[in-house]
Amino acid sequence: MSGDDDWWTSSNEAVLVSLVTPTDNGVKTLHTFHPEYTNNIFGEKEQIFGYKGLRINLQYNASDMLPNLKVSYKKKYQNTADEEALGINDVLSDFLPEIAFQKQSDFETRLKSIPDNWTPPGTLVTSFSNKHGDFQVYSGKITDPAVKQLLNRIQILVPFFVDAGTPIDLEDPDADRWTFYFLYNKRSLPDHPDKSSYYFAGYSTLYRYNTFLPPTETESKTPTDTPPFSLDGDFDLDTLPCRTRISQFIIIPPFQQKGLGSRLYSIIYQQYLKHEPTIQLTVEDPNEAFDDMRDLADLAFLSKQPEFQALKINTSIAIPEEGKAPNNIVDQAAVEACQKKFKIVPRQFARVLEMYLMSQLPESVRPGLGAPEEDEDEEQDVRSKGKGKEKALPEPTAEDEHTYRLWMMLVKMRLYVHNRDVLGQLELKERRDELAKVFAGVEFDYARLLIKAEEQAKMAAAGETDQVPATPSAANGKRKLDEVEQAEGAEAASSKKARVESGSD
Ligand SMILES: CC(=O)SCCNC(=O)CCNC(=O)[C@H](O)C(C)(C)COP(=O)(O)OP(=O)(O)OC[C@H]1O[C@@H](n2cnc3c(N)ncnc32)[C@H](O)[C@@H]1OP(=O)(O)O
Repeated sequence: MSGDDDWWTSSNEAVLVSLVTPTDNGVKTLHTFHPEYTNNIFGEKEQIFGYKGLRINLQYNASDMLPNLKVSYKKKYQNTADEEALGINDVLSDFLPEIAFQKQSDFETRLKSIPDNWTPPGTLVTSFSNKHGDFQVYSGKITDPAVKQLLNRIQILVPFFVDAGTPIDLEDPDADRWTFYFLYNKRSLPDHPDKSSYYFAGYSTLYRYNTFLPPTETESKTPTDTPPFSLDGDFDLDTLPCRTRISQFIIIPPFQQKGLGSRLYSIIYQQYLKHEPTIQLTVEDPNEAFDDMRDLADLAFLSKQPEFQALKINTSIAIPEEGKAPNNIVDQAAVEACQKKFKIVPRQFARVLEMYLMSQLPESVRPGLGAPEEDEDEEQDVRSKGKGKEKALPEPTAEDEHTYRLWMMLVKMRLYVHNRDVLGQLELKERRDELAKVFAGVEFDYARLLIKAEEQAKMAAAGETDQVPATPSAANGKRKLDEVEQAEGAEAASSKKARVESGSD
């Protein structure tokens, strides 16, 4: 390694992605942004050796995402026997199609030849509008050459925006198991209102896993429900029961924070709710931003469904002094039927149900955003839930406290099962303390999410989005989320969730 640090450049800063559109005399830049990660491309330290004043400008034609790479620098390191300046084009050629390396003038000529009636590849799934404009979602498979071409152009966005994300091998013989959804912003051309241009805004990739379903008693009586299986090669694998997994999901920065991720997720979810072979929609390694988006979208959808609304805490259950907690706090058969119907994986379904049931708790005991107590346990005074609230709350009745304790037991039982391997190794007292901490973190997180749900409902009511989330009562404590983050550190809220419930589904 050279001792001269001046020859090192942060790859995250050097790379600049530009979305451009053709003009009469070249191209006009619409948006620019830096990648969040470049470690999968330039190495763990995200540093490039050998240049001063390095700029790696990856231009994309905003509609068909034709890429063009422009690398410039003020000075390049004189290679020695020990050290060489990084070959940037070489490195990026593993992530970009060959066409990205053409001359700028050829790129501009090519853009001029794109017909003005160009439309995105794939099949139009749906259109929607919000205060940020008009949008369309298209879907397609790798067998469509236009879809494959688009993917080849944009796959570098995966290592750029998904931590440890790697592009899909489009040449894999199983690549037809992937389905792709593309989100486009549709804008009328100022001089030709009858014509539109399309701007790429994001995409998601989904993989189909076939899954074996043992026939239930009823199903085995109706063999026509099961697709006929033959070994003669005519069998259509697409008709077999499957789990469909959202693998990659990206909204590019100029389109983030506009409700579009939530909307795209909801559209995809609705597609698979209707897709008969899919028995479950799962998610591969979601990050916290995706988790929040999904929790809120699932909550908004499920809390409008009568079967889901019918799931209630059975307040007639007595809480035993000792021994096992009751396992019928919510009707388990109804929970399973609902979870199956809505094709949501059990853990995610349970989380959303717990969140919903929390929003339905009597106001006097509904948790707020007070910092979780270290030594919270089942015996705590539930009125302390009111800390951090602006308004005085009614005194909880014995019934209110009983309902809260049942809800807490429901959550704790799931958390215990989820964390059994770790908790099972602890002494009883330690185990109870640890479970109480985990529970407090989850409760806090639900309170945070319910406040966000309420904020989204307000946005919907104010016409800021055309999506109308259901409005389960928000958690008590109307402190704004940003105040909480300032008070407790931005990571406080989210780290709790990470500690509790890792794993993907
Ligand atoms: C399975 C996986 O791939 S995991 C990896 C997920 N992908 C990434 O992390 C890549 C980089 N990031 C992204 O692509 C995006 O930021 C995503 C997918 C995480 C989120 O997409 P976005 O379009 O920004 O989400 P959306 O706008 O719906 O919600 C984000 C925020 O905007 C707010 N928002 C703003 N306007 C609106 C609106 N009109 N309607 C609803 N929410 C809105 C939401 O409340 C939310 O608030 P928060 O930041 O306080 O939680």
